[in-house]
Amino acid sequence: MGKFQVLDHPLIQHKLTILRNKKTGTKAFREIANEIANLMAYEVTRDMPLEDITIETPVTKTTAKKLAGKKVAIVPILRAGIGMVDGILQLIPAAKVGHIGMYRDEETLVPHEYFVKLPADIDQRQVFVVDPMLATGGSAIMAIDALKKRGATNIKFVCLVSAPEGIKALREAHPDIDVYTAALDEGLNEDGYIVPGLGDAGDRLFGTR
Ligand SMILES: O=P(O)(O)OC[C@H]1O[C@H](OP(=O)(O)OP(=O)(O)O)[C@H](O)[C@@H]1O
Ligand SMILES: O=c1cc[nH]c(=O)[nH]1
Ligand SMILES: [Mg+2]
Repeated sequence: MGKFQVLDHPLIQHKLTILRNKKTGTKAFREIANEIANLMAYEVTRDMPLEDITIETPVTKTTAKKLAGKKVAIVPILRAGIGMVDGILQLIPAAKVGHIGMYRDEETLVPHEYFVKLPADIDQRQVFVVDPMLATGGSAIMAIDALKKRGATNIKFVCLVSAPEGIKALREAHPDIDVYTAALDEGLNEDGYIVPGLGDAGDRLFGTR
């Protein structure tokens, strides 16, 4: 079974409160979503492999650690996932970025895939799937299905706010992947929104409502 971790560092909790506040406008929402993603990236990359290299400091020759060059792909679920990409790229600037387009039918809550464009060697990369919201889990499950169908084997899912229903569904559908969230909320309302949540992440990021 993959890991499940709530990354509730005080800085993350503080910034998430700003995102949740309905008075926070588009500019601040965008900046802070990326700041939280940046802080989460620090933790979700904790098990990246290292190797020894020999270097010379100004004082002596020594053995030191270097990232083992494992290739990374960041895969946002469109649209809202885009709001986390830059924050992660700040820490892993050489990562490739794939995109999976997914929208949730507002009546049925069933996700629909409309776009998939991934790095050609996705099967050899450590993949971080990012989406601010995990509600019913349908979108994340379908995005990970799409990745596995194309050969990805090493996948972690990273979100800002999740509902228990979505966590359960995702872990049942894909027990092999690690799941990281900044907050585990109470549940879903009758419209499928996370409670207390932060509203529609895509609309708040892009100012479309
Ligand atoms: O867990 P689920 O029940 O599937 O819901 C979560 C999905 O809903 C939102 O996307 P949305 O469909 O609103 O698309 P958008 O990002 O284009 O706004 C969100 O960004 C997730 O992708
Ligand atoms: O609360 C929710 C649920 C799904 N998608 C969102 O953007 N917000
Ligand atoms: Mg949306």
